[in-house]
Amino acid sequence: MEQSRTINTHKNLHAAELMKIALERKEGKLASTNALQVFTGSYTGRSPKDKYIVNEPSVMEHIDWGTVNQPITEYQFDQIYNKAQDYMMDKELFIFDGYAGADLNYRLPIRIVNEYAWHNLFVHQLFIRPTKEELATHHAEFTVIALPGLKADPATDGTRSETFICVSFEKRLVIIGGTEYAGEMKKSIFSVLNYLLPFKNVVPMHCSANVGVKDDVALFFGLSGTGKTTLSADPNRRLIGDDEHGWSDQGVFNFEGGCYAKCVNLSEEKEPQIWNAIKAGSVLENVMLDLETGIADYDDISVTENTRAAYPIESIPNALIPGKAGHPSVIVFLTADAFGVLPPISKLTKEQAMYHFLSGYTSKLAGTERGVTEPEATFSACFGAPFLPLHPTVYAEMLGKKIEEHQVKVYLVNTGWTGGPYGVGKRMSLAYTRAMVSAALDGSIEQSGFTTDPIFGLQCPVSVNAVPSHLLQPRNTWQDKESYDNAARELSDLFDRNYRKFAL
Ligand SMILES: Nc1ncnc2c1ncn2[C@@H]1O[C@H](COP(=O)(O)OP(=O)(O)O)[C@@H](O)[C@H]1O
Ligand SMILES: C=C(OP(=O)(O)O)C(=O)O
Ligand SMILES: [Mn+2]
Repeated sequence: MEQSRTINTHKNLHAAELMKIALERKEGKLASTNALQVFTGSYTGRSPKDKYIVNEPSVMEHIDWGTVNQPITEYQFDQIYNKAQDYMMDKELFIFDGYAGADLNYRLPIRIVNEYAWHNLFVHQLFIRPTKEELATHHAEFTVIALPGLKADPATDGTRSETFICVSFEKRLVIIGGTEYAGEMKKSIFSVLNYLLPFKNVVPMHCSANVGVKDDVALFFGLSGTGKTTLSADPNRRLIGDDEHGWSDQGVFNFEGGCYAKCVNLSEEKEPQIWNAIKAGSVLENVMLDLETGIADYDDISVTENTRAAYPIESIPNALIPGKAGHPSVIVFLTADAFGVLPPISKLTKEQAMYHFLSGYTSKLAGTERGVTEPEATFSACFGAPFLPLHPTVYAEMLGKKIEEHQVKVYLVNTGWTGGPYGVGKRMSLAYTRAMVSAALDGSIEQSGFTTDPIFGLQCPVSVNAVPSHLLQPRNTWQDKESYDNAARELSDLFDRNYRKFAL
């Protein structure tokens, strides 16, 4: 393909060069921090319904086919691949070669081919950048081709819409078209690793990770917006990674070389590490800037609530590089409960940990219509169902064994609502959540007495340093106790109903 092309292909440019080209091509604008501001058009988030896996003989029996993993035929994939090759013929392309996986034993050499310079800057910052020596011998084992301008034709390509994220494990290729949302590229490699690594006895996990001064490793699982990125950026601990990790017999390792933080309401005071990480070379997705000063207005969510900043992990002070550490001693499951009924922190037994891992509960907020206060419960197995090609129980069993083997303590932390449901109560203060997480990580929480929540059976601490005790039991924070009981029972029923699909 490359021989027949006459157009320039840029390989492995530095961040500064990519910034310059993106600006020249008017793909984005420079913010006051020298970050690159870009807009992604109509797709401001991932498009899980447009994801396909090729139904190839070698993967067929392993994949958990269903709504998450939708099959396409080899013929359909080849047709899209041919279209992609034609489309690329007269395009200037940008190539990044690097790795996914900080552990040399398990890392996947990857190549990302981009139509946009800013996408290439994004992947350069998000994946693991090779050294000069590594680049010289780099040989990609998986390739992602991201062509936002290439649209599928549902009538002939068999896709649901113009947008597609197609993975072929046999061709070791992902083709993305019809979307500009950069998160799609990082999450497609995550899905690939979620398929490949269990065969190598590594548990792939949708979690952030950090490590304390005593080499104590903590993992934070949670769906989008529950606080993985925010809570793992902790000045007292070294960041391993903010989103995707593997757990092998040697310990945990980051899949990525950068972070992808939500920017909504970002403030220097509450999240100083993330605030300061946004500088030259960072990509600001769908963040509004003041027209004259170029200063980012993180409170402006006129484009989307899912505004994002991408930056290399080096931009977080004291990050652990390479992102590889020992076995975790504490695991935190994060949930943003908009019912406002789950305790802000509780201790889980081994059985409860498995139950909550498979349940993967969080809430989506009820639309954007005014006056709508009904939260919507979302259950996403392993806190990451959209990224799991295998059946959730495969991951759960692997994790369960590791939790047992390493005697890991597991806590459930509700970073969501308190004092009532969404619309009535308010979101738990970040400072209190941080204090509760700290108490779990330093073990001081175990000094407290615990009471058992009558509806969820969770063990709630009676006191946590620097947190008002009445907040620790959500029923105390609701004015109307009957409403609390009803809401808690409703959520508990939803949990039970969802879990039935895992009951043998
Ligand atoms: N108590 C809290 N705990 C964690 N995050 C909170 C809390 N209150 C508000 N937030 C906000 O919620 C968002 C969490 O997003 P993020 O950390 O990016 O989630 P994830 O990485 O899991 O997708 C951030 O914008 C953060 O400022
Ligand atoms: C990038 C994403 O991950 P998260 O929201 O978990 O940070 C995403 O879901 O698109
Ligand atoms: Mn995140």
